Amino acid sequence: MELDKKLEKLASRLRIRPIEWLDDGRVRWLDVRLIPWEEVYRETRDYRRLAKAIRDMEIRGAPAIGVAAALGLALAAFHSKASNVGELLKDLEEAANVLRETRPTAYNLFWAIDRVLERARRAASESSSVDDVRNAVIEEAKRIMLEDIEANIRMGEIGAKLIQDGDTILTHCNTGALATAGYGTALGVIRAAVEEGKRIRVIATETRPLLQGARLTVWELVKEGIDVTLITDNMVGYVMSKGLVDKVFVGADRITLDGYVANKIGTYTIAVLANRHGVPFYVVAPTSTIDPRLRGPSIPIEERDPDEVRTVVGKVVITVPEVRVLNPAFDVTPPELVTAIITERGIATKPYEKSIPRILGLKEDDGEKGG
Ligand SMILES: CSC[C@H]1O[C@H](OP(=O)(O)O)[C@H](O)[C@@H]1O
Repeated sequence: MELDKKLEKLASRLRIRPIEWLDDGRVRWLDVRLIPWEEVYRETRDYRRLAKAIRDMEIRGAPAIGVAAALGLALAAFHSKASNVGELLKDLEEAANVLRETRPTAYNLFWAIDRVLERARRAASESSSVDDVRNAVIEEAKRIMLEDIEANIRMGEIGAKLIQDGDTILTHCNTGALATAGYGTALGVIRAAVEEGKRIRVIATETRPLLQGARLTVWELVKEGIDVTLITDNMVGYVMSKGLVDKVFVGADRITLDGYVANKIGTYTIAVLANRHGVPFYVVAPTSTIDPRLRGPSIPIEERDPDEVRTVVGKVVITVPEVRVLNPAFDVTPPELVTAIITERGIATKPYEKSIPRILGLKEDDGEKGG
């Protein structure tokens, strides 16, 4: 099958497949909560278990959770006992509602669910066969996975041109193979620059509270022999004041039509410091991260379990239970602090309210007024 052959060919370029569809109706994923201590793969036939994996961040990273949501709908279709197309569509809507409830910020999740449901409805309008609709859903979910890998590789090619030989790049959180269907967004740009022979150094922030930088980015870069220095999140100002950072490359969870960028908590701080020190600040994200209905800073920000802040790698550090804790998983960087946004369809630059709709192929007044 064409799609499977393309997936196989692309997968050969990846050092790791963090999530996979198995043709007997299973999804297999790497539980990244256990990296770097263990590499444990899990699998399920039940979309509810996959929803739990997204909510508990066994699978995390905006593109990865979009792919996981699509594969969750593929599981619902594969295992549905529907006797007609109407029942199958109902089963898919029920699964979509469960998957939508997992995490509120990454737009990729909602984009992927809407795209698979749209394909199911189109298939249902063309055929009354349950198997035809079932197969269309599975194929669309696999295509979303394939396209994510292709987009990562394309963003790498485009973004690597912004990196000079000898640069030191600061990056935040994890935006590599462990945050996507494989290869990475910001880390994909770094990979591509290294593959082109550029000698670069990376400064990775640890990224509290869940340490995606220390645990995942360092693990990925060390595996590939890419020079990486780990710093704590509160050292960003220091390294920039010492002139140790040439450029910043980060990922995104949701980008609005006018260039507001939701990303891992701490990104806004890095953007302000980069602006203060004249360091270019680049965002790398596939167009599946762009919310075409939203303008302005009012992006839904996930508030996670306070225990993630009260503990460090499971060790309680706040023993007084009545201490209040804030745990926003993301913050929003305004467009004026973003040097450029690298997507698989090209680079968006200011004014974003013009360049982003152009990248999406929209007319400039297509988006709904955001908050
Ligand atoms: C290419 S990953 C994009 C984005 O997702 C991560 O969030 P989380 O680890 O909470 O899923 C982080 O914000 C990355 O920059």
